[in-house]
Amino acid sequence: MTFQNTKAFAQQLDAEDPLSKYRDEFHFPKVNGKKVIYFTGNSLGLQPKRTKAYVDEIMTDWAELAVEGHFYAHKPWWDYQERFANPLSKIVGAKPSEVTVMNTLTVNLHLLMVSFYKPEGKRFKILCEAKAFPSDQYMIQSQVKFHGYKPEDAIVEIQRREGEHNIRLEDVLAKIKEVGDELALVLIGGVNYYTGQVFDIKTITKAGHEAGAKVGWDLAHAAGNIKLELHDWNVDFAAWCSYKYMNSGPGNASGCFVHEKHHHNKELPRFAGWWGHNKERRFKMEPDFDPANGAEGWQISNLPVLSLAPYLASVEMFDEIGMDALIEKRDKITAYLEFILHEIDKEVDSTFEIITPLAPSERASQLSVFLHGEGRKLFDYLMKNGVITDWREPNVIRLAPVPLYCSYEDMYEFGQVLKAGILNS
Ligand SMILES: Cc1ncc(COP(=O)(O)O)c(C=O)c1O
Ligand SMILES: Nc1ccccc1C(=O)C[C@H](N)C(=O)O
Repeated sequence: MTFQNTKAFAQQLDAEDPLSKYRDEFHFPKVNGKKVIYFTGNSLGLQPKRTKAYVDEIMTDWAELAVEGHFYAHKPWWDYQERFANPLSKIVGAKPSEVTVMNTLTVNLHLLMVSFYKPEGKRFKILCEAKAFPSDQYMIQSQVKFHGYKPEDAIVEIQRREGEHNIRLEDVLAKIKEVGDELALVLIGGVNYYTGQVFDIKTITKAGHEAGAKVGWDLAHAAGNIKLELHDWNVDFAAWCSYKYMNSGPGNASGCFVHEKHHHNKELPRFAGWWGHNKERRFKMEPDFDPANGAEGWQISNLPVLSLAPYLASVEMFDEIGMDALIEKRDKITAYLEFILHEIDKEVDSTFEIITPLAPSERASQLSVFLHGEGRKLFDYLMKNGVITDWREPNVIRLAPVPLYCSYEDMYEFGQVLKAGILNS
């Protein structure tokens, strides 16, 4: 399709967009009385209007039923997480028994490492991407130290080649081969938070297994953003937060995946708690832990239902729409944003560099733009003028045109604000 940098063209794309009605389902912050152009759904998704009712229902049940709410609330609290199994399994490509919701992302990665990072003899190394999100780096460093290793001995980072912004698949595969029988675990972010690069989860997982390692994924920037087939790709484990593309609210609950092939392995160590105990017998208060079947067997504490409520509202919305429709719009609106950036770049004396891979198979809902000619002043101008982006050192703005609530007209308007910002600076 040939795009045009005009308001009328952008409005036409919105008129043809089957998802455009969802925009009204979200609360937008306002600047000068106008809805902002929101590019930070990869950090904190907007609040769906329907979410409040899910939270209110629990507040009301709690007021009226108190402890009885565990069993008699509108959506009883004791098995509240079961409502996630179907919709969430479709979002990440899993069997319903392979997913559950609990805790928060880094906490879940630590807990899953208890089961899946089992260094033994010469097989003790963890392979991850260089410049992973800092929380992942701290998590991995602290895990290897916990097992008595030095991070410099046990952690192998896959580097970018000189002058390149993204990691090549061939370099990941070569590194896996090189580390070979010393490799205990591969753990990478499915979509890199900084560049927006999408990794080939299927191929990397297969290569990790061929080297005899376990393979896990941090899907913070992937869940609700890219097509995932975690079961078929044979991924051992994964975890993600729900507050980015899944719009569940600040710091909210995490989802996790444990492949079916591990569910009945009684040898697998795990940190246990009563919410992971055999469900039929949970309230019998038995002394010995008998894990519930599936990912739920990794649960520990009784559920924070107030924080799960917004997440449930969100997965139900995703279920209504389906990942395929979202991905179709994601690719079109991202391509339109890329087009707008190039148009503005031609019109003004500036040099942006999109550091996100250009191949549609290697990118999703994010374009990271290196501002060679501009700096922080431009970012401040955008924010003051109703364009919410984020800034990452040394000189990158990240733009996530989230398909659920961003419009094509937003992309056009953004181009106009960007142009004015460059001309003013
Ligand atoms: C890739 C990645 N990992 C981990 C985190 C941190 O997650 P949390 O603070 O929810 O543990 C984030 C974002 O905050 C992230 O983008
Ligand atoms: N949870 C947060 C709390 C405060 C500030 C940022 C975050 C983020 O999520 C950052 C995000 N992970 C990122 O890709 O930059």
